[in-house]
Amino acid sequence: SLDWGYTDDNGPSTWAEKYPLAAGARQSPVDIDTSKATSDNSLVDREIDWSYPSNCSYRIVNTGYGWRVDTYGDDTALSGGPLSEVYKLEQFHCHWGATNDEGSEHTVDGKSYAAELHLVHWNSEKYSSFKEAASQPDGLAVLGVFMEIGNADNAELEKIISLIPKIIHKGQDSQASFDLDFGSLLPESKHYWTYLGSLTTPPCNECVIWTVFKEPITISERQLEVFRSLKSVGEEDAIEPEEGKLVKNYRPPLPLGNRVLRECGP
Ligand SMILES: NS(=O)(=O)c1ccc(C(=O)O)c(S(=O)(=O)NCCc2ccccc2)c1
Ligand SMILES: [Zn+2]
Repeated sequence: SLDWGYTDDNGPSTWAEKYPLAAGARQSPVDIDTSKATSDNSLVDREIDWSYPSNCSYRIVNTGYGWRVDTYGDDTALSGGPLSEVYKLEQFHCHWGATNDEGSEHTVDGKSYAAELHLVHWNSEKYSSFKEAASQPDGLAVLGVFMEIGNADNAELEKIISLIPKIIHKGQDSQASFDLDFGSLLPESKHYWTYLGSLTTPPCNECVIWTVFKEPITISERQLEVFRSLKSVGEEDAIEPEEGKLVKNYRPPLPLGNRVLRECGP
């Protein structure tokens, strides 16, 4: 079985036993209390800027706690906003809940969204590897995009979702080269909140500069159901068909404490 996960016996409230960083003062996610957000002039003229390839080869893998697309981010770049260096895209993944009224990791004035997309980047200007960057306070930059239920399928996400039936069990992966328009996985508005936080999964390193967009993108109920069909156990684990389904994989918010929450955008 997994040494950590999202069930009652291995979920977020138990993580600190094996992963002491999870009990730190710079943890993620947090509730975004919009009344605490300061609109900081140092951000206003530094728009978040990204460039992602339109066609690239990807690997989607079932990590046991969700799906993850590894991007081999050679010609990717994220800069501006709260970032002082250029970061490269390493991977992206998603968090969701068992029902549509929960699932995001960050919340806004206590409101949860149905899911949250994370694009994980690392500071390749300052550090020589993702692993090294993940041990530094400014090592990673994660973009968080809220997802709400809409009537239509999300066409870009559909390219990923169509591969999920091939990775139902933990450890399975699928190589695919598809042209993914990352731009459409991000909202139109660049309005965002930013704060210093951590990985939201063990080992919960406090190495992330978080940027959470205010405007959600949409995903259909059917597409979200496909996420929930993933299993947290391997093919060899003989369990009942309904058992081991990854119906939720989000960490609830941790206290912001005395961290600054900055807001930027129109
Ligand atoms: N929600 S989050 O953005 O914080 C996040 C979630 C999952 C993962 C992951 O390991 O797949 C990651 S990761 O790709 O950054 N890996 C973190 C664990 C790790 C640290 C150092 C080296 C390898 C893996 C991040
Ligand atoms: Zn995540």
